[in-house]
Amino acid sequence: MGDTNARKYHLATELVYIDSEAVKDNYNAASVPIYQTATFKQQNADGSGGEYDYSRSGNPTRTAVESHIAKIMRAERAFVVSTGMTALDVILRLVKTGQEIIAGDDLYGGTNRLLTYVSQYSGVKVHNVDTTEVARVEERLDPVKTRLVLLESPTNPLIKIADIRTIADRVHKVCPSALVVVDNTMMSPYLQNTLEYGADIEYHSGTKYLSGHHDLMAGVIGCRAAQVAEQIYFVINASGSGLGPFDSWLLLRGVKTLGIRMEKQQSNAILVADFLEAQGLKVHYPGLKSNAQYELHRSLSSGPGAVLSFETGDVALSERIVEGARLWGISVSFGCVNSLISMPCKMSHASIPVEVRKQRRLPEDLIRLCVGIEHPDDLIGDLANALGKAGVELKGELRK
Ligand SMILES: Cc1ncc(COP(=O)(O)O)c(C=O)c1O
Ligand SMILES: N[C@@H](CCSC[C@H](N)C(=O)O)C(=O)O
Repeated sequence: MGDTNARKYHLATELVYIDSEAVKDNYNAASVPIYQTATFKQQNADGSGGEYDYSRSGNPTRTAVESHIAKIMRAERAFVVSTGMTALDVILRLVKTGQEIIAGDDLYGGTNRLLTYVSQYSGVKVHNVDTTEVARVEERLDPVKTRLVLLESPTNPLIKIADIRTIADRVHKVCPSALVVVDNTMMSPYLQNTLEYGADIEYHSGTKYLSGHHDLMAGVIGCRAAQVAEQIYFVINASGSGLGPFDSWLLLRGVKTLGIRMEKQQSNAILVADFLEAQGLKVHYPGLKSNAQYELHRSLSSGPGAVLSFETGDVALSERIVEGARLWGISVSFGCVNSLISMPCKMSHASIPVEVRKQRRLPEDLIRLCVGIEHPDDLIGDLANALGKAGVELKGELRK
């Protein structure tokens, strides 16, 4: 990691402070301009004399958000692409036929879908293991074949934690040419910096916390080493997966408020998790002291985030709860200022075949909550109302 990425200020300050060197604007515009252009004029007949030539290869608005996010992620270099899935797709281009991937067994449904596709059509073997146990990852390491170890931590939707530090250390010792890749979407770079724990690549769905308002799709890839970054840039330029100027601008605007959004969403989520646990429900959230991974997660992050899930023991009951909520929108995705409720097995993870969901013990009745910035009393009140209407007997007194 270059010294250029060392933090000068507190993270909350770094988020809003855009380095004026990032974009050389003739008019000192206070907001980074949107360079809505496909091509750039050159000075010489050999095509030289311009910093940019074509927006697939590079665009000043995209450069501004990339250098800003690299600083936040403590990455040597960061890239922004069209979606979170594109970020993974770009990374997967570094894996060749005959090589192997070790990935979690609790993963976002779309990630599972892409990995399944790759394993079926590219001659790349994918081992899905429980990444909460370092030994399960170690068992699958092959010094020659392992190319990627892909961790989601926390996982979507069971919010399970991987010991990223220990896994990265073991992988690098046993497989010097393997890359440790972490999908850090659930935490955002505000709460967890995995490149500091030895991850080679950290990626995000920028559609979530980084943008924060569900008004754009984006993906982010941060690299720890320049050589890996070169390979990633090659794929992005060659395949044309870079983020467009307007979405780059929206993403940059969103990142500035990441800190205050995350603080509020997280403090709301802690209250919501406490409320649900007090109802006797099985709650998955590393912010609860009862969670077996509470200490591990604290050692890796500065907070538990704002996504949690819980089980009711009955699919029909879960459906009634979800449909009974008013403030909580029934929707996929998370990381937005609005609170959302969903049933992963029927929505975000429906693409995982039911027999695979069973085998991986993904509960069909699971409800996932993505907590927003509303007043916590309203959120808990609405949830209590939905639970009560669905037939759950409420315990304890609701805060006024
Ligand atoms: C953990 C995680 N990673 C990646 C993605 C993919 O992101 P996108 O929807 O921006 O392609 C999602 C959700 O879509 C996700 O939940
Ligand atoms: N129909 C979509 C579902 C997207 S789910 C988005 C998000 N990652 C979540 O976990 O809610 C698809 O098939 O990809």
